[in-house]
Amino acid sequence: MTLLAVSDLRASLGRRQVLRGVSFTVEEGEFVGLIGPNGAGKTTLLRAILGLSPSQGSVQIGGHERLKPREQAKIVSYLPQEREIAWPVTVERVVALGRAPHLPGFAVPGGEDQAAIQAAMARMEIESFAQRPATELSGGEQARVLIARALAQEAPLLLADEPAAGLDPAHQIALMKIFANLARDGSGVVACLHDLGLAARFCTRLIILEAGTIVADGPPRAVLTPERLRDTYGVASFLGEHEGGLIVQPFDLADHPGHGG
Ligand SMILES: Nc1ncnc2c1ncn2[C@@H]1O[C@H](COP(=O)(O)OP(=O)(O)OP(=O)(O)O)[C@@H](O)[C@H]1O
Repeated sequence: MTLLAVSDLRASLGRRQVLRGVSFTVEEGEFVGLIGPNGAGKTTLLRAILGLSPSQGSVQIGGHERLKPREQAKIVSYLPQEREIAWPVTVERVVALGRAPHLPGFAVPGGEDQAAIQAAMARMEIESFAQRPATELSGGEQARVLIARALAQEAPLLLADEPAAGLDPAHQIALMKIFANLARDGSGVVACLHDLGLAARFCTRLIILEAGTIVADGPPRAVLTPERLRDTYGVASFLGEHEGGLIVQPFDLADHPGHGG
C-alpha cells in the first residue's frame, strides 16, 4: 500500500524557492534515506509534507489529501531536527505524549497505551531513566527519548529529520536497525541522513535532494556512485563491501582525485 504520495511539491521560504517540483511515493516496507547537501531542502520537504510549511502541489498521506491533525498523527509520526527537551517532566511522560493522537479528550492512557510506551522505551533503551526529568539528560539521551515518543505513536509512516545526529555509534546502529525492522514489519520510514555509511547499509532506498530537486532515487548501490557523490557533495569516495553490505567513505576530492568518479 502507498503510505505517502508527493506530487510536484513546490515551496518558497522568504524569496527563495526551496522545493522545485518534488515527486515521489513511499510504499509499506520501505526505509527511505533522504540525503543531500546542507540547505538542499530536506527539512522543508518533511515539513511541507506534514503541512507545517506552506507549499503547492499534492501530498497524500495514507491515501488522504488533507487530514485533521489528530487523524494525520495516527498515520504519520514526525521526529523534528530540534532535539532539546525544554519541559522538566519525566522521561516517561515525554514518551507518553506520543499516545496523544490515540486518546480522546482528556482520557488517561489505558493498557494498550502503556504497553506502547513501555515497548518504545525498551526499544530505545531508556527504561533505566524513565523517572528522571528529561531536562537532566545528555543531548544523545534526550534524542533517544524523543525517538521513543515517535515510536510510541505507532503510526505506520515515520518521518525523521536527522534521527542519528547526536547518538554514539552503538546507538546510531541500533536506531538504524529499529527503523529497518519497522519497515520490514510493514511501516514506511523516511529519514534525512548525512551519514552515507549508515544510509548505505540500512536503507532500502535513497533519494538525493539537491537544490530542491530530486536528482537520484533508487537502491543505495545504484544511487551511491563515486560520480554522483562527486557531483552532489564535491567529494571523492571509497566504496567497498563488507559481509555483503555496502561501505561508503567520503574523502576530500583534492586529496584523492582518483576516487572522484
Ligand atoms: N525561515 C526561512 N526563511 C528563508 N529561508 C529559509 C528558511 N528556512 C530555511 N531556509 C532556507 O531554505 C533552504 C533549505 O533549508 P532546509 O532546512 O530545508 O535544508 P536541509 O536540506 O534540511 O539542510 P540541512 O542538511 O543543513 O539540515 C536553505 O537554503 C535555507 O537557508
